[in-house]
Amino acid sequence: MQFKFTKWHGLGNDFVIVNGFSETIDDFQAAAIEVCDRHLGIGADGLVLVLPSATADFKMRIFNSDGSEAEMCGNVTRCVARYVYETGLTANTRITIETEAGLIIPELVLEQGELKTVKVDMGEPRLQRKDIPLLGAAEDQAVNIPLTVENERFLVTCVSMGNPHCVIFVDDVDLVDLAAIGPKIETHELFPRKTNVEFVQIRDQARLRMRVWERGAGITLACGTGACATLAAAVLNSKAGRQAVIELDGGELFVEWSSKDNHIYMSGPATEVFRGEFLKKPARC
Ligand SMILES: N[C@H](CCC[C@H](N)C(=O)O)C(=O)O
Repeated sequence: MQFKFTKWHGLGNDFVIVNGFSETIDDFQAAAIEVCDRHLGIGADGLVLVLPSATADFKMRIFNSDGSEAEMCGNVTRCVARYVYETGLTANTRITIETEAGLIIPELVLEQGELKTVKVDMGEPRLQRKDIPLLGAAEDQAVNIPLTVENERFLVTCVSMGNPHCVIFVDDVDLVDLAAIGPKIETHELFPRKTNVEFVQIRDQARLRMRVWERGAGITLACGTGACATLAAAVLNSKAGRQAVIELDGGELFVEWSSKDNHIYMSGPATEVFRGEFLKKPARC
């Protein structure tokens, strides 16, 4: 398995990006596990393939560090948008990307030729009652669903951005033992596809603090789809307005839920760290 790659991150949520137009990977799942290993591989939260698409400018496939494939990833979408523009794969600053979550549209916001931010049309939030059978939950709600994990009871709001999110509001996110409770909620029977888990503290109507346990990756410094699900859940619970700064461990994202087209727009940075060639060879002995 040998291929060129480039290493990017969005607020510390880091990815190995591979140009599928020129590089070949036979087994994406195995490659993701090997590449993401922070001791034996490159080290990342995920592996992302940029591929041709028959319906959009590009297609993106996202694999978590445990090898599972995700429908969508917000932070890496901003990185892919910069990557395809800066490597000349496109001259467009508004780019359409085909994903398992549907068509996602990042836009490079330039001012006097300088990149100011990357703004992504993340599509519409879906209340998960339509996406997955919520066991025991009232059909007409995805808000305030009771969830019990080892005798601890939570009220959760389930929102999908194409990938599943379970949002829980607390008074102080720093008091949550995320490493302990995150995997238990991720794999709870309520979520047949497993779920990403966000704990959210309301600072005010326009500023939310969020920490995340990601499906297939564990605690990450930021989660773009999670930030969008956080805003949607806060609006649905009358805890925030339709625009807010989401404060993550790795930095801040600006998220807005448009009342015009019902789409969620996420804006934030994308950073390239280094480029290289992955040379993993089968063990000789
Ligand atoms: N772990 C996620 C995929 C990555 C999402 C996150 N890194 C983002 O920025 O949206 C899942 O399995 O749904």
